[in-house]
Amino acid sequence: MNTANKLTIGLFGFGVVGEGIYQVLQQTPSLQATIKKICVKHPEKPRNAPPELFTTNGDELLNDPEINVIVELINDADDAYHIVTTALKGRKAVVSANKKLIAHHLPELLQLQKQYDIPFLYEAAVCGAIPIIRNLEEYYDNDLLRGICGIVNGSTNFILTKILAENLPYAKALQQAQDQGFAETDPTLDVEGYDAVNKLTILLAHGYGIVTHPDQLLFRGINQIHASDATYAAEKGLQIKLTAQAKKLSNGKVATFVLPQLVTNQSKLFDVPNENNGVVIESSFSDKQFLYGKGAGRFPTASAVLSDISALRYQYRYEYRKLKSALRTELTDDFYLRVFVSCASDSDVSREDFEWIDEAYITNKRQFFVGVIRFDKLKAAEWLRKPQVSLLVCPDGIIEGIEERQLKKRSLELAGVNSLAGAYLLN
Ligand SMILES: NC(=O)C1=CN([C@@H]2O[C@H](COP(=O)(O)OP(=O)(O)OC[C@H]3O[C@@H](n4cnc5c(N)ncnc54)[C@H](OP(=O)(O)O)[C@@H]3O)[C@@H](O)[C@H]2O)C=CC1
Ligand SMILES: N[C@@H](CC=O)C(=O)O
Repeated sequence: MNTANKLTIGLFGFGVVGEGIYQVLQQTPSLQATIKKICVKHPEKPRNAPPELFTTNGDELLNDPEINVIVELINDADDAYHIVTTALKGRKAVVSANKKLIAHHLPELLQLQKQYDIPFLYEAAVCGAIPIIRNLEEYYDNDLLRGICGIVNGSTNFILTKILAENLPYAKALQQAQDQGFAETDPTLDVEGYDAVNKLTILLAHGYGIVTHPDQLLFRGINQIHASDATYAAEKGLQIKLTAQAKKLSNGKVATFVLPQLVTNQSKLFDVPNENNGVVIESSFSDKQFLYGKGAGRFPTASAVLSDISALRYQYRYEYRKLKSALRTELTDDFYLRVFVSCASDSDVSREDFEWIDEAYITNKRQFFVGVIRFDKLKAAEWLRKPQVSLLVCPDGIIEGIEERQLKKRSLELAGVNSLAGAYLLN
């Protein structure tokens, strides 16, 4: 593959993003990139492009020796797997926005890039227009990255904004996210957290050299958040955001999850509305940096795709330096989380799973408490999957160790004082 002179593109998909990149390329003649053929699924659909460009036969693109770049922008991760792997094996550079495909097949995709010595770029797959992957690849190509905490799904952030700030009903907010092209074809991928955990999987590879599968990670979406949680948050002056987090603990291992979180106005994520995404990167010597921008939608996503296409002109490829180097680390479940839990009745949640409970109260419809739980217990908890149970991570919810608290409790007990008296208001 030689992309130094002219980029001849075979484009798969002409939906929200596919048509977006077609239009953007029309307006970027300086790039000298031409779309030779576009493969779609439904030939009968009207298209805003010359009919002779379209085909439903992907082989026309994959077997065309003149096409040196495949841009994969379809909404089917299984078909995308075939397209991307065939293209890489045919030594065509590939640009994709398909986070599900990438997160679910990362080891094989890494192997193919190496074996066929070919670039595979996917900046648009995480946080839309925000250049987060190249940032982690290039700027944080060292051991300084302490943590990533971000809103990485535009649809859920849009829905939360519409519900919490504008009082729109959930169904209407979701419909708007779909109408505006933010949501996945199957929007349960957004609202149940699958999309965010796919993106987190990709961030872990580029940020920490950790190759894992989304199934290994704890994630929830926004679908279990209860109206009364929103009331609680509003009373405390907090926002609710779906956050993807990865934090290097003092033992060098990484704590990670996707969960809805209570966010204070001290956090940069507090003021991230609608389909915008925001990522706070914490590093050893520079404290915190904040990346903000459109996380979904036609042109923001197309702009990230354009940037990848453009990078092929100078033979750019991901180096995955942390995967190769001594900087590689591993995940751990050996930490604690402070969480807010709400549920319909006492029996919904096993409170014995908690190390302690800081506050608890009850209304005639719902029970609430704030407590600290070991992460591995939370990950295994059946009760977390119950539809009537909602869990929000508290601000700064990751706790590395609780020895100090346990010691204090033990000494109070020895002195005959119940340290938790008053904490378990309901028990
Ligand atoms: N929308 C967004 O904001 C963002 C989307 N993405 C990702 O980008 C990708 C595309 O999303 P989006 O544009 O929203 O999706 P759309 O549903 O709008 O478009 C999907 C396109 O894929 C085509 N298609 C589906 N299956 C095939 C196939 N087997 N062969 C050829 N074409 C096929 C469809 O064809 P037809 O038109 O004939 O039906 C359609 O043109 C997805 O992976 C998505 O996750 C990433 C970041 C943001
Ligand atoms: N459905 C996704 C689209 C972009 O990745 C989202 O809402 O973030």
